[in-house]
Amino acid sequence: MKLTGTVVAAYGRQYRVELADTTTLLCFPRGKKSAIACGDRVIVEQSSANQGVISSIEARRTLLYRSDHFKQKLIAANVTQVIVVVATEPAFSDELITRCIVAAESQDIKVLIVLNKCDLSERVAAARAPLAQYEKLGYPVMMLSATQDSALLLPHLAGHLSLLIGQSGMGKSTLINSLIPDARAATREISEALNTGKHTTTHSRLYRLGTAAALIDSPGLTEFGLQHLSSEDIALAFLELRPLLGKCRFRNCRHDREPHCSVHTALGHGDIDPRRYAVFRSLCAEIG
Ligand SMILES: Nc1nc2c(ncn2[C@@H]2O[C@H](COP(=O)(O)OP(=O)(O)OP(=O)(O)O)[C@@H](O)[C@H]2O)c(=O)[nH]1
Ligand SMILES: [Zn+2]
Repeated sequence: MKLTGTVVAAYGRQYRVELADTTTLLCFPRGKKSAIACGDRVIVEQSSANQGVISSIEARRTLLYRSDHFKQKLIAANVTQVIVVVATEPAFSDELITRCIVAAESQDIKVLIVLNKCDLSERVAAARAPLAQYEKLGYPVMMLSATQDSALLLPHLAGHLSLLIGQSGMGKSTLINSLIPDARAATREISEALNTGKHTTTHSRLYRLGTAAALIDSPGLTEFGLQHLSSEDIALAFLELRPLLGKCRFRNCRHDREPHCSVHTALGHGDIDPRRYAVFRSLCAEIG
């Protein structure tokens, strides 16, 4: 029997697929190579009461992945909102935030930045300051405390499949556990299946919040390679560069050291944040 379902967990070569009636099957892909992500809509052939084989993947609305010279790693499929989670402590990387935003923009996905652990009030001002540059670009920044007022996030989740992404220790899992009562059990299931015995998030997991919202928790990021993007993709993913593109003297301007570069002029006028420009250059340099 062929069924349609959603991949709610991807670990090892096994996938947990949720069917329309909310039951789940442990599934394996047909064939050796598989590139299936949490959030994928798949066709499953049920092979026993609780197992199945994934025969195909439906067209994706969006696909987020990391890539470097050696490999690609799928993060999530069909996400409509990326929630970048940072915290008042430990310190977070500005560059990683921009990389998350670039990944989202390259797929036309909405971005929300959450500053967590705002209960640590003496740290809020210092943590908030570097976020002003994103707010200025139009990205909303929400302040909350996963341990005290996580429900503030609920109105932003309605109607979306949201991906929580960020460095380890920012509080993504705490946020999920506070919003979704049975999340702990699901995390345990993955670590038991993989025998890791760890409590940190090792694999992405999709959780439903009622019928109109869902959240994907993802493992803590230490780096975010975006080698699959072209230099045009990268430039377009920087909102502040968009109006300048095509206005440089050279049509193939790399906005590096070329004369009469509109990006350099804007940088000189203070219209572009130099930290964002530095990330732009490092993304371009990585793809060569
Ligand atoms: N004070 C305070 N501590 C928090 C808050 N949210 C999370 N923490 C703590 O921060 C630490 C890290 O939280 P996690 O939820 O494990 O972080 P994570 O982002 O899921 O980390 P990974 O699973 O490694 O990606 C834990 O000790 C939490 O108790 C908060 O709102 N306030
Ligand atoms: Zn230029």
